[in-house]
Amino acid sequence: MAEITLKSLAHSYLANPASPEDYAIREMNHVWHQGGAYALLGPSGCGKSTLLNIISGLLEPSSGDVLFDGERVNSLPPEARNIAQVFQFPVIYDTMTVYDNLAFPLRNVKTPEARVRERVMEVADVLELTGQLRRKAKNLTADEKQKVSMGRGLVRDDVSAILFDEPLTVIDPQLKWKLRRKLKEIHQRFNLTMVYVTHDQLEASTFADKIAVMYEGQVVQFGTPRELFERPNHTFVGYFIGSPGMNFLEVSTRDDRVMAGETPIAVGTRLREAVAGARSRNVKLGIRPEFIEVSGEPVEGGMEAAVEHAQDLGTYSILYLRLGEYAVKARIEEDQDPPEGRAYLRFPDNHVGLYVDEYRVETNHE
Ligand SMILES: Nc1ncnc2c1ncn2[C@@H]1O[C@H](COP(=O)(O)OP(=O)(O)OP(=O)(O)O)[C@@H](O)[C@H]1O
Repeated sequence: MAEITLKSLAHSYLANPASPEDYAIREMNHVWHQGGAYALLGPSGCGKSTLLNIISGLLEPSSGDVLFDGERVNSLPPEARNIAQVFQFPVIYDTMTVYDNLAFPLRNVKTPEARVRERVMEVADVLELTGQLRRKAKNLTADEKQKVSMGRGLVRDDVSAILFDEPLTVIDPQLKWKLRRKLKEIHQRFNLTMVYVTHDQLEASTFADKIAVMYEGQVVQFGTPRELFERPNHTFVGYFIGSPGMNFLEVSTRDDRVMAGETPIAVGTRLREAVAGARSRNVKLGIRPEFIEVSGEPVEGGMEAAVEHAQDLGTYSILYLRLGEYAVKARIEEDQDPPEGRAYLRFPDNHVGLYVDEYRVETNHE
């Protein structure tokens, strides 16, 4: 297994890229450490598959370097890079048995048969394929085929990394959960470097210790699921992580007050000074629905909002509110009755993030 470094990496599918929008990967620096369980999370089209294909060697980057343990591998073909890749749809040989399919990557590199057997049995055991080993792959269900495909990715223990490109898309939802846990177990047992691509935050956080969130060809944050939740580094991470995502209000200062349009926003002095001192017109305050304090009665420092709708989700409710011109969502727990008509909101300063030009700016109160 190797440490994978991406150095000043950029890629455009166009012959003569002119602007940042022409790049599927905008210049980035990133390190995947040896032995890590990582997720690459982002919406469709943000560049996830492009990045994986650059790492595995299926695609040569327009500029920058890919280093494995410090060695530049840009010009090495995929087979020389020792990367295992598992795709969205099963890549298996239908006419071979499950055993032979799993053995294939090992036999390909001339592994002794005794070792082949050992590894195939081990991987089949983890993926619960032992009972299927003698069956021809063409007779398997779609789920089973994808398990075999994953097994083929996992069977070699000498690879630099295993890259998973949305491997559970075709899998039945109930089995999905189980397989994600399995992958995590395999990671711990075999000490592999794994990069798991997905657009699903739940999938990313159940599998990975650290998540790289991609947006418009860039990794905008690389952190633990908790860090992404508590301190989103970029407004996109705030929107994308959490359910519902973070609330953002465009703000400015007027007469020594923080205003979202025509609505004063009650925040502490430091945050107000930071908003006033921001050198941009693109200034936002972000607060997660979980951290808004909601009261049915007027409270000191409470901002009056209209309650538009309450969505009961069993153990909690999501309140859809209107604060001046802004739609705001707040989460309240089951022990609190959702207010009707009017609500009074407080934004605790330690849970409010300041975003200038979409990136988080630290203020002293934090
Ligand atoms: N072969 C290609 N030729 C030209 N443009 C491409 C090619 N492959 C991808 N792109 C473009 O590059 C950008 C990134 O695509 P990519 O497939 O890497 O994103 P993704 O995050 O993996 O999306 P998805 O989850 O939909 O697969 C998109 O704008 C896409 O249209």
